[in-house]
Amino acid sequence: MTVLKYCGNRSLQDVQLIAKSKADYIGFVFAESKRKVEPKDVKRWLSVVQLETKQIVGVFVHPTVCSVASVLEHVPLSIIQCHGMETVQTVQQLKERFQLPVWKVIHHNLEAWTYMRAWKGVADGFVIDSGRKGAWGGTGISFDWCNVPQYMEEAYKQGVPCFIAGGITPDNVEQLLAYEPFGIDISSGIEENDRKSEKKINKIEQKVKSC
Ligand SMILES: O=C(O)c1ccccc1N[C@@H]1O[C@H](COP(=O)(O)O)[C@@H](O)[C@H]1O
Repeated sequence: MTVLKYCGNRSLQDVQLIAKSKADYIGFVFAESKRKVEPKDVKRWLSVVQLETKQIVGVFVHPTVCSVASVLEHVPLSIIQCHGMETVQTVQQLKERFQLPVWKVIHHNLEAWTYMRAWKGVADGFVIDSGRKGAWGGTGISFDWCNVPQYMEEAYKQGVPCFIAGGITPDNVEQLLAYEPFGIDISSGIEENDRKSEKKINKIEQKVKSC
């Protein structure tokens, strides 16, 4: 069954909704974005919400050891997601320092799946997102999903999970599911007026969790 990550949560209400959803992962953005959150706020929300088995993903763009450490002081991340142009060396440093899995985001282009090979043995997972000039993620833009099987195959060879992100909505998720992604990662597609929407989440889950 396809694994689900809901990202870009930015209020207690968002966190409460995701807690009762079927998501496997809950994501918080600690990079410049309208969805950027403060670690202290996340700590406060998590102190009153039970996430049960959901794992917490911290999204960073070009993180340093210091920037990740300042988040970990407050938030018990399970996974670090690197959504920028991080080097293999930086990711290795983060893994050594924090002993946490690191997922590397690859922005889709026709050669991107070959670039995944450079991360073999380093990335503990991949997120393939569509790139857009001026924004690292959360763009609401999808890429041509006929490329999904190539990404899945390379991640499978490396023995790591691979999520598809970018512009996934309740209306198009079925088209993506036809390409059998391991996981999907959604931020803007489950929002209405800048808040996570229960209606949209339910629609997504009717389709994703029935496959
Ligand atoms: O969600 C954001 O605002 C964001 C900002 C900076 C880096 C990553 C961000 N989120 C990631 O973007 C994709 C999903 O985007 P969308 O569904 O198209 O809105 C996902 O990987 C999020 O983790």
